[in-house]
Amino acid sequence: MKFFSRAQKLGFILPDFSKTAQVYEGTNCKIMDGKTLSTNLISQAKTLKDGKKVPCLAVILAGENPASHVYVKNKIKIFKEAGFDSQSYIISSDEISEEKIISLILSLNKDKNVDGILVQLPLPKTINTEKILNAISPHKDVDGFLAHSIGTLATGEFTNAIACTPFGILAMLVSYGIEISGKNSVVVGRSNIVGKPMSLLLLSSDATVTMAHSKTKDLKQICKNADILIAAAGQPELIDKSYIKENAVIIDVGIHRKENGKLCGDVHSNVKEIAYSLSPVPGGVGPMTIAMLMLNTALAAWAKD
Ligand SMILES: Nc1nc2c(c(=O)[nH]1)N[C@@H](CN(C=O)c1ccc(C(=O)N[C@@H](CCC(=O)O)C(=O)O)cc1)CN2
Repeated sequence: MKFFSRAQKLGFILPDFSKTAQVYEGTNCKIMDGKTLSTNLISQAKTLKDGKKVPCLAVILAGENPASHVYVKNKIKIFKEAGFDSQSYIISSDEISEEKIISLILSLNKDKNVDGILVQLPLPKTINTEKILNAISPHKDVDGFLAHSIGTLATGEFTNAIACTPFGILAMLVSYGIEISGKNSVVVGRSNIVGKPMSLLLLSSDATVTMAHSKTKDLKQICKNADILIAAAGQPELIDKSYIKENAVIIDVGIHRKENGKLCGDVHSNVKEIAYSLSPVPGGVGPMTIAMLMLNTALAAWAKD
């Protein structure tokens, strides 16, 4: 578990949920419950922080994207629950400029009380995201999106933050006792936030990794070969049971609001009929993303190696 060793040194442990997993009603498909695992990690943080510096996250939210406002509010709430500090910098659309965001980041880089800096994505289209992200000091990159952080993930050094969603997915696979080594894994989606770091993490866990994307030919056939399928395509319910192999492990990363107001992912609920396990939406990857942000902020504050 190289990917978790820095956290382990601080005293975090990944609980073993392999024997206690519930199944979806009327099926044999195990529920990979990200909500419960994230709550467990948050309460570990609460205990581990005793006698240490209170970790502090600075969040920059630029623009009016309603979902981003909800996610930032949730992050601040969870940090409060863990007894961590946070500061938020909300910039409205009419005040946004690259210069303004970069100058804020440069002052936060120098602020000794701030351990982690996060720029909520997506940024408005007028802003160069890479330019903004790469202004963050690598020591304060708690999202793991910097070119430097991705580079250390690619070389298998694990010295910097690992992108929160892939980090949370790997933690969930390990906690639920899913063997990764030697398994065929397929990652659908090649974003910098999920697809690319996810494939690097699976590779360093000795999986055989295939990356599929919008130009991939015969996606169904490729997905059918997956023992572990990570669906981060951004298309509601794209992956139904005709795309998966019997007893496959399915991780749904998508999040979409249906016309009836309900949330759904990239995976259709009928996969439960044949899958070994499924991480649901909501209650799977989403809560794990915030738990791993908290863990990365604890690492930035406490593991100065
Ligand atoms: N700077 C970042 N920006 C973005 C990230 C990120 O990791 N860092 N990821 C996503 C959004 N995101 C966190 O920022 C995020 C998305 C969803 C959830 C979540 O808990 N979802 C719930 C459902 C919530 C709802 O009711 O709408 C769930 O899946 O159960 C957490 C975090 C893009 N931007």
